[in-house]
Amino acid sequence: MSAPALYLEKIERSYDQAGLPLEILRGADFSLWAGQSVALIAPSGAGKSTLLHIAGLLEKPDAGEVYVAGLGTTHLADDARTALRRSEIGFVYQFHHLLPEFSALENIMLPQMIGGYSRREAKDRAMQLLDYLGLAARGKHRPAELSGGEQQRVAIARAVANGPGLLLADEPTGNLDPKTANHVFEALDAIVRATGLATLIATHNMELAGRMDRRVTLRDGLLVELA
Ligand SMILES: Nc1ncnc2c1ncn2[C@@H]1O[C@H](COP(=O)(O)OP(=O)(O)OP(=O)(O)O)[C@@H](O)[C@H]1O
Repeated sequence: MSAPALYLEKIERSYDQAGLPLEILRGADFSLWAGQSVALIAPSGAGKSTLLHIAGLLEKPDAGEVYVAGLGTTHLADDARTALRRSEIGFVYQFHHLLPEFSALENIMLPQMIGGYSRREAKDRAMQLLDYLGLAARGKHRPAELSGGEQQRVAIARAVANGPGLLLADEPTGNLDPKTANHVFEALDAIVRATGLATLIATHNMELAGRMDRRVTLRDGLLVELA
């Protein structure tokens, strides 16, 4: 049997706050398989972003191991971690973080070209994704010329353009009105279903969380499954 897309084993992380250790994660375990979508629901300050940064290889845990596509990562050299992150992990944030001076199409092409795809391949894939997300006519537009929901759909396309196995999203609809949030969530869900990605999404939106395969929360620094 193949490995989970993401496996967190006894993750510990604390921060120094005013000279005192603030323990955020205290041995959190979690596994996420290809094709699964999981909502991470927890109060502000519980450690959702910390967990996503660790799962996304942006931050190292103090103890424990992060396996991405079956590969242990904490002892990898920095360049190997970066390469694994670029090929295996896509990120979507609350704010789109698109590059303002580039068009929607170029924003989706860039990570692919950094990942070694030719300009032609990157453009074809970017156009396919835009088409899939109902944005075929908006490829030449810069982020400032797009609505909030369109910007976020472009950010989703960019996150999956390199064909990662794992998609991590931190409040991807947190900045949108309910109707637009629903539209963006449906785009995300359609891409996830079409590609068989494993997805972990931190969200406060209980209605969207209810449509995902599993729901987890952070309790006393551990990940706990919700009904
Ligand atoms: N670099 C840091 N240095 C010190 N404390 C930090 C640091 N990063 C996060 N924290 C603290 O760790 C705790 C968890 O933060 P985190 O951002 O992971 O929570 P969150 O659940 O994502 O919250 P929110 O829903 O408000 O985004 C908070 O108390 C925060 O102040």
